[in-house]
Parts: sequence; C-alpha cells; structure tokens
Amino acid sequence: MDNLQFWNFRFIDFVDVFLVAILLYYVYKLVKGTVAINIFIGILVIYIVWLVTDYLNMHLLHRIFDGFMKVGIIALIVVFQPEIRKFLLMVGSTNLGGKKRIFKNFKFLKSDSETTTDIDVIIKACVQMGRNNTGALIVIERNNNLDFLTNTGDEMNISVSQPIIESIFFKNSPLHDGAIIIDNNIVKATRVILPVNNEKNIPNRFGLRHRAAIGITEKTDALALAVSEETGQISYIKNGEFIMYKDMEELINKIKKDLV
Ligand SMILES: Nc1ncnc2c1ncn2[C@@H]1O[C@H](COP(=O)(O)OP(=O)(O)OP(=O)(O)O)[C@@H](O)[C@H]1O
Repeated sequence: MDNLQFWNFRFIDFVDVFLVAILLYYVYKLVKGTVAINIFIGILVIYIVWLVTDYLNMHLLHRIFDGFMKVGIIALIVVFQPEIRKFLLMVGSTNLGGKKRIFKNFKFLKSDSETTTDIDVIIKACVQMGRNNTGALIVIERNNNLDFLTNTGDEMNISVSQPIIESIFFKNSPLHDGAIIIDNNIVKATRVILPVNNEKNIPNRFGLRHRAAIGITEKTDALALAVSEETGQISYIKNGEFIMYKDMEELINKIKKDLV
C-alpha cells in the first residue's frame, strides 16, 4: 500500500516540492546574516512554548501565548516588513521575457564556467581611486533586477576593467557623478541616482554617497562599494550595513562569497 502511494507521487508533486525548495532557498538568502534570523528564532521559541503549554494544559500561560499567536500574522508583517518587501521585489523583478533572465534569477543553478563579475579588478580600481582621493559608488547586482534604476542615469554596456572604472569616476569625466551598476561583469548603467537612507545613524564623515549605498542595499539585495573622496576609504555595504574587513584580500573574499 505504501509502495502504491509512493508511485502515486505525481509530476505536479515534484514541481510542488521543487518550488517549496526554491522558496526556502530565497527566504534563507534574505535572512542569512541579518538580525531577522534572531527574530525568526524568537518566533519559533514562542510557537514551541505555545504548543507545549497547550499539550500540558497550562491554561494561564497558554492564554498569554495564545494572545501572541492571534496577532502573530500582523506582528510578522510588521517585523519582517523589509524582508517581505525585498522578497516581493525579487519576485516582481523576475523578467520572464528573456530566457537568459529566467536562469539569471535562479543563480544557484549557474555553472562555475559562466561569466561572473571580476571582483579583483573592481577592488584594484577602488584601491587606486582611494589613493587619488577619487570618490566612487559601485553597485553590484545580485538577484534583484536593478533596471528600474537605470533610467535615472545612462544605460551602458561596457565590460568591467580597471581603466574603465577609474576613467568613469575620474573627477573631470562627464560620467563621474552618481553610481554605476555592474551586472555579470558589465557596467550596465552610469550616473545612476540611488534611493538615499535618511534614518540610519552613521558617522558624520559619511555623506550622501554612503547614505545612497545604504539605501539601495536595504531596498534590494544588491551589494555596494563606496570610495570616499575625502578619506580614500573603501566601504563595503550589504543589507544596509557596513561590512567590516581586515584587508583587501578579506574584502575580495567576502564579496566573492556574497556573489555565489
Ligand atoms: N542618491 C545618490 N545616488 C548616487 N550617487 C549619489 C547620491 N548622492 C550622492 N551621490 C554621489 O556622491 C557624491 C558625493 O556626495 P557626498 O560628498 O555627500 O558623499 P560622502 O558620503 O560624504 O562621500 P565622500 O566621503 O566621498 O565625500 C556626489 O557628488 C554624487 O556623485
């Protein structure tokens, strides 16, 4: 009988399981390394206590936790608002018009041989720009499509190389203002205006460039590199937070890991 049930496993069940796996994968990617994972654990603990108090007939405690569970879905929406927003953006920015795009949005299916962004070259350019006190703002696209931002600047299609990045941000260059967007080793837009975060408390030495880097990485899953014109310092920003690193080698490794 059990065997029979196993053979009843339909193709649509396989699709169902596959889609749930993709959903879990993206939920994991969204909360990985963020404070959301701790909140998620907190919610899980409350849920377990709720189940246990029900099972043990501990009426008073159960009623208290029952109160939490009843407003649970609203609380979840409030607490996970940024993650839900990112998730919906991820779903909404899946452009099903192009075959390449479909696979691009399922990056975990990518083979190693596919072109990926040359981080070593980007960091070399940042180091050089930092030495010359040339400001720069580089956004690296991940799963969220950033095409909605490209029309704030100029669409481009230039392969990433150290001289290209340095000349874009060269002070007298007509393209130096704003941010550039890199996707799959191609500079796909320059002079892009990013959404600025005005709420976060960040040191005074950081101005709009850094706030823009925080803004875009908060609203999407993109990564940002900001080179300060004043100090030459290179900041790496992910999920709206500055990511600390010891040296350039560690920075390169961190970015490469985040791009897998
Ligand atoms: N919203 C934005 N989107 C894209 N680029 C921006 C945005 N806001 C500012 N910039 C870029 O940042 C440049 C410098 O801005 P600002 O001096 O306020 O930044 P900062 O964080 O203090 O950086 P720095 O340390 O280089 O001075 C601007 O000239 C512009 O090119």
